[in-house]
Amino acid sequence: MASISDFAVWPSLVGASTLYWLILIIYRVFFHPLATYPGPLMAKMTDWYMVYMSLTAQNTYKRYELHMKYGKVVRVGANELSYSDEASIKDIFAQSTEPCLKAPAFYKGFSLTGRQSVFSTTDRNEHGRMRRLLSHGFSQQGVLDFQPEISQIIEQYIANIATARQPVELHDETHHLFLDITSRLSFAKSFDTLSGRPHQGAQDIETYFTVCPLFGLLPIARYFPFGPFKAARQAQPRIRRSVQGYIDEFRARLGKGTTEQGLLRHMLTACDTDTNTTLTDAELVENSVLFIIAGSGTSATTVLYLLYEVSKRPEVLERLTREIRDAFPDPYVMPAFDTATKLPYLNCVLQETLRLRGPIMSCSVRLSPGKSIGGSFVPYGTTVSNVPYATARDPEAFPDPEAFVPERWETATPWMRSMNRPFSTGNRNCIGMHLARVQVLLTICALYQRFDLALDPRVTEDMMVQRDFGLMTVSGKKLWMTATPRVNSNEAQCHGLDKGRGD
Ligand code: HEM
Repeated sequence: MASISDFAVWPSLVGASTLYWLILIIYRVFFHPLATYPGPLMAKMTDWYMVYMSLTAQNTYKRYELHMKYGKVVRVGANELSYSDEASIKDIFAQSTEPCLKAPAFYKGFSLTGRQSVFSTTDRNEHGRMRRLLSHGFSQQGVLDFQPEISQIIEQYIANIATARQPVELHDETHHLFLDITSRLSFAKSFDTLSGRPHQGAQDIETYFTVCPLFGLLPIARYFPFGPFKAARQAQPRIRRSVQGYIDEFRARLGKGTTEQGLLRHMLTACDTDTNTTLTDAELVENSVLFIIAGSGTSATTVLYLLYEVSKRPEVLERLTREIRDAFPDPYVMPAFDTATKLPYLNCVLQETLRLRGPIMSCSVRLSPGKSIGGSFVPYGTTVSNVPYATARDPEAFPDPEAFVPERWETATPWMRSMNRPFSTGNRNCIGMHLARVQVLLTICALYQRFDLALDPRVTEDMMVQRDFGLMTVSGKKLWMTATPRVNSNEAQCHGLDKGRGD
């Protein structure tokens, strides 16, 4: 039988915990070192405010809204500051003896093998070693070695579009293009999704990386026996096995003297002279899979938004098409990067697309080592970030910031360039930037060189809103366009350009 003291214990527990939370909230709101920074009351009281925004795909949009309301520095969590000014970009992201490092909790979940990739490692020395080992493959010259491989896959994409029923759906087709390119470069074996056949490896990678950040924040989620968690756990060993298989196969081909180019070749032959080390097999697996995640959706999203924004503006479409067709007049000859990269208007259009519709304009959070950020001392361990989505919409740097105006880049100032950071800044910026430029520019040039492109009326602005889960993708997952070939398919066949799947 329950005693009187049993009944007395619960009210005491509830009372004690209410008192604890009350004191904690009063401390956070009034006495915390960040108490004087402006921000919503809920965010000052609890980190769950921003967690809720992330889970409901509003993190980036909410931060932008808060910066417009409260100014350049906002307290967005009990122990977190968000910035949208220029000075803090340097303080948070630039090389420094007191760097703001990535927080380990979030990134641990990305690991497939127990080791980390260049993206997920939070250790400064380890990151430096991996960047050095990867740098040659990702250099401008290294990437140009892969141009023939990239062009060949773009030819298949173009042929698919030329032979597809019109209007053609470009969202999936463009994702397939970049999945095939990055798998070809990272694994020395294309997923060949442009053939129309689903690929188990591609599906497994998507399944795992959709939920893995949660595994870092909440390690027990790895063992949840249901839904996406179970699917991710099952996908993990399959990814490891298949990628190790690609590595072993390519190593054998290298031994026989293959001349095949790609990132895997560079990774297998790279040696870091500072540490006298090479990449281990686990590191090869981690990095080559990471390149699929980092390189395919980002490039596809960029191409899709460029096509969309340009199609809505006849004068931009006309000027861009003319520039590309003047540079590449023979529709039977695949555009070359050395010419594409010098086309001034194309570069403006790409810059403006990345400013307004960049795929990673969400923020990457860091930890303050206890130093001055944006002109004020920020205590050790405070989470800090600078929101690219907000700096790229600063109305002083970019008048009429929501308007798509490629011409603004014709007179770009250093300030505009530092406020627009689609590839981030500092030593953790995008290592794949040159590769992204090569594959995106070649695709855009090939599309406008070969087709007259027009937006299908069923594509709405709502479908093109960016879905904000870190990677900011096309929410409607469809982009229909009418692509009218400038050469008919019989002629193309004669010139060997019509090697696609067809419909
Ligand atoms: C238009 C295309 C792309 C955009 C806009 C983009 C943007 C970015 C951004 C903003 C970051 C920093 C992320 C952070 O701080 O958390 C990043 C990092 C990274 N990106 Fe890209 N990226 C693109 C294409 C690529 C490609 C094609 C690859 C390789 C195949 C790649 C590989 C990486 C890697 C490995 C990192 C981590 C670098 C490090 O931490 O040292 N990216 N990218």
